[in-house]
Amino acid sequence: MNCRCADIVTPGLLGLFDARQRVIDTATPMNGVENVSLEQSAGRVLAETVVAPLDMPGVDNSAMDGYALCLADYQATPRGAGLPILQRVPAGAGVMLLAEGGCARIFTGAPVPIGADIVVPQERVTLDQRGHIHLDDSLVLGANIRRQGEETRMGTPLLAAGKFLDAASIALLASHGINIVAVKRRLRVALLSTGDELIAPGTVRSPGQVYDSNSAMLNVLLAQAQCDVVDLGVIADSPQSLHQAFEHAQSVADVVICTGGVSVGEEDHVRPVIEQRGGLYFHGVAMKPGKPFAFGYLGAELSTGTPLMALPGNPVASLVGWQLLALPFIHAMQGRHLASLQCFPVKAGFSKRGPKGRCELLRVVLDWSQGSPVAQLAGGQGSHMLGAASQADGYLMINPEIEVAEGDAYHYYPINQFAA
Ligand SMILES: Nc1nc2c(c(=O)[nH]1)N[C@H]1C(S)=C(S)[C@@H](COP(=O)(O)OP(=O)(O)OC[C@H]3O[C@@H](n4cnc5c(N)ncnc54)[C@H](O)[C@@H]3O)O[C@H]1N2
Ligand code: MOO
Repeated sequence: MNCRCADIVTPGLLGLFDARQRVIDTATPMNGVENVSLEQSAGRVLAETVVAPLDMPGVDNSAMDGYALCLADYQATPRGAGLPILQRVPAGAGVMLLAEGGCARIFTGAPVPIGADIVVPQERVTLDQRGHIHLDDSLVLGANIRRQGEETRMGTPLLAAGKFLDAASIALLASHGINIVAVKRRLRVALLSTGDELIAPGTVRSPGQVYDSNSAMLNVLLAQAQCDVVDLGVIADSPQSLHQAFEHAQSVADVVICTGGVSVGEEDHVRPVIEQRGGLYFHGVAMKPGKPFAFGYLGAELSTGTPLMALPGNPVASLVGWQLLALPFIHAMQGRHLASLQCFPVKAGFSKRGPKGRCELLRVVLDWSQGSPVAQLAGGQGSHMLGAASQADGYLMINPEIEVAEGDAYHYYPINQFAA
């Protein structure tokens, strides 16, 4: 399914998918490689392609608990005589030769004796009083033997550079005996919240003050994205404070992320200060929430500058801007393979007036009680309302100027795709 919503042309705003592509195209994967132990590699990005040091499986081995034999030997036995069990091969045993005129008791994972060409599961074997095995007729040569190298041949690529190391990839490396991997160094991200109204959670609030939730949220999101965070705290709404903060941020980090003050009011100084200290690639995206997203750089030149992403202050706008625009940029800087956006059609369980001039990402929960999913609003949809964002399973993407009609299907984006 094509997950793009219409990249409508709204004066002054970039289409969401156009903006997403631009941030990805602008990212320069950072240099710097470190060797880490397998235990420390979770969540890191492979710096180099890993080539298989071994055949996998390493030897022909049994997929079942049963009996290994040469089928022709069995078929050559006089009717009713069966085959004697002359060997026992547990997992961990060395590779042996199949004893002539007999079969081997074998267990899952154990090397198949040379000369055996089938493993018959024990459920399909009968033993006579002499301890000889008897088989039924439906035998397929090669059955239940996992062949050496059938999954991977030594010297072929195992995991490509850019692979995000999750549990299965780490297990794959471990299965090849690898315990040290070359990974990209961690990205350092400076984080700052702007706003005179902001105070830290845990302190007493006066009327008009707002607890800084964006910082709490982005610290978590950046940690999940395996970034080292330099948290520069809350910066006052003044050009001087922003100049100082950006200068500091630029000197300590690979990327700068700030929230708030990026809209158009005279208290919103982020955009002009970015322009004075570097430049802007774009400002304003046709998405709701998240419209005043700005992307630029700090420094004299575009090529050597420090990228900066300014997320809107409204908490849900910040979250959505992170998920759809900042995260793919971070992944691209980390040299990580970029996953395409995942979406599928889901029916709306509600009607709602559509957005004007922007794609809207409604925070929804999926109701599976009727067998197929139906999206219901997760709560209030204001971009200041974190409650619905905290409950939502995903976003229902509504194209501009569309009236959402109950029972019609829309693109649904599961939120868990933005987890790391
Ligand atoms: N005349 C216009 N006004 C606004 C427009 C517009 O196009 N024209 N856009 C609106 C949209 S859409 C958004 S989103 C907001 C974003 O504005 P800013 O990025 O400048 O954010 P602030 O004004 O600083 O704050 C907005 C809102 O969010 C609260 N906030 C800010 N930082 C935090 C934080 N770290 N933690 C929690 N809450 C935060 C702040 O107190 C405000 O309530 O602009 C609209 N205005
Ligand atoms: O983009 Mo804003 O987030 O609609 O309030």
